[in-house]
Amino acid sequence: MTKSEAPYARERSIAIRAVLRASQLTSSVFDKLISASDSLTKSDKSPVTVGDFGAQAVVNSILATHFPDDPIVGEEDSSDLKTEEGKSIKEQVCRLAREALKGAATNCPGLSGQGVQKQEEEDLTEEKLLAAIDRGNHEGGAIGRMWALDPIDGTKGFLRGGQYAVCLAFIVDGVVQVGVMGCPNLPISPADPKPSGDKERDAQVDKSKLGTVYVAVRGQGAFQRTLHDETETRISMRSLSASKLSQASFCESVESGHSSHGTNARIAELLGIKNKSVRMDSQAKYASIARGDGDIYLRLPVGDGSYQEKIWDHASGLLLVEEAGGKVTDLRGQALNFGAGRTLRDNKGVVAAHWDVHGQVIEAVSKALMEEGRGSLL
Ligand SMILES: Nc1ncnc2c1ncn2[C@@H]1O[C@H](COP(=O)(O)OS(=O)(=O)O)[C@@H](OP(=O)(O)O)[C@H]1O
Ligand SMILES: [Mg+2]
Ligand SMILES: [Mg+2]
Ligand SMILES: [Mg+2]
Repeated sequence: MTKSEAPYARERSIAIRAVLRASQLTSSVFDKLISASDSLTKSDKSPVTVGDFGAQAVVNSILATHFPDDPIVGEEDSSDLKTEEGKSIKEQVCRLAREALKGAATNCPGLSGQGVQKQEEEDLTEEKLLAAIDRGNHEGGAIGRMWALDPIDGTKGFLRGGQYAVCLAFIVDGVVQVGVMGCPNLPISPADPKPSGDKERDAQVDKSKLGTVYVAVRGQGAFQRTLHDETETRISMRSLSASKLSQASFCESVESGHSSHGTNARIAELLGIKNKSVRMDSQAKYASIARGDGDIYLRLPVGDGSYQEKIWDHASGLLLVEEAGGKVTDLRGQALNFGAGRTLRDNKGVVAAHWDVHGQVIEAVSKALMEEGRGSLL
């Protein structure tokens, strides 16, 4: 079977195109623009920047050109840009989105095509770009085709100069079929240092060695390429047997409000893991275990577990890990349901690990939650 005949070949290639353009936009926002006046605080108190809005405008415009009937579940909407406070951000978003869609900022090697380019450049009025952002307002659901987009996952990481990811997934009947993730700050070679948001340490990082893109299609494996070279290399998780579990290392969120560091530490202890956890913003955590930098991603809810995880925070990362040899479930070991709406409301928490040890990790999760008196989450 040639690549173009493979299932979802067209969705795969357009998703890569969209993620590359959006990643170029976010990188240039970070290099040139980012300051306090380039971001807003949303009603849930979380930050959103010129980069988030711009990347969503770019991805949604490209999807609208190629798949005009496909709904999109995207994190952002344009309402904050229509206020007086949002005016200058709106102007920057439109300028950057036009630039990215025209390919003026940087070209996308291997993705040329005059006709395609021309279509994507059409109608880039402010109104059209805001409408493109709002194409992301779909409610989700279990029937038919849809896309899930997180234009910048890990906005806090993006603002501190640490890890973030542009995450796009294609979902059919509630099952993720294609996942593409751009990680502009992740080193191409795992041996090279990665920015973590610590200004002094990050000054030593060689930026020319950063910038990865991950691509997975269900049943077709997981691959890494770079932002500037389309050569794809297959990636897979480190193999890990039950008897070697104590040598594993695990990833968790930087923010203790997003995942319970204390519970994660107890789970690691129960599994005999001595390695210190690796804290990293965004779905780069999924990418990092998928290529074997680490082994386990734990995202245990804080408090009563009332927070509902968003589908765009997990869709592309889940497929990447599954196609690299891993299993991704909620804390009970149940599959994540991407067909329940904009959130994973049927699930609590996320546990990702190699197939061969996932069951043991789930057992430790149960034990740790029981000890904490949070057995009602199980
Ligand atoms: N309370 C709570 N619990 C769990 N998750 C939450 C919560 N609040 C927000 N979010 C979502 O966390 C997304 C970022 O997750 P990370 O793992 O990158 O967090 S961290 O930056 O490493 O701390 C972040 O995604 P972005 O907004 O795209 O950055 C949010 O969707
Ligand atoms: Mg997110
Ligand atoms: Mg986001
Ligand atoms: Mg956000």
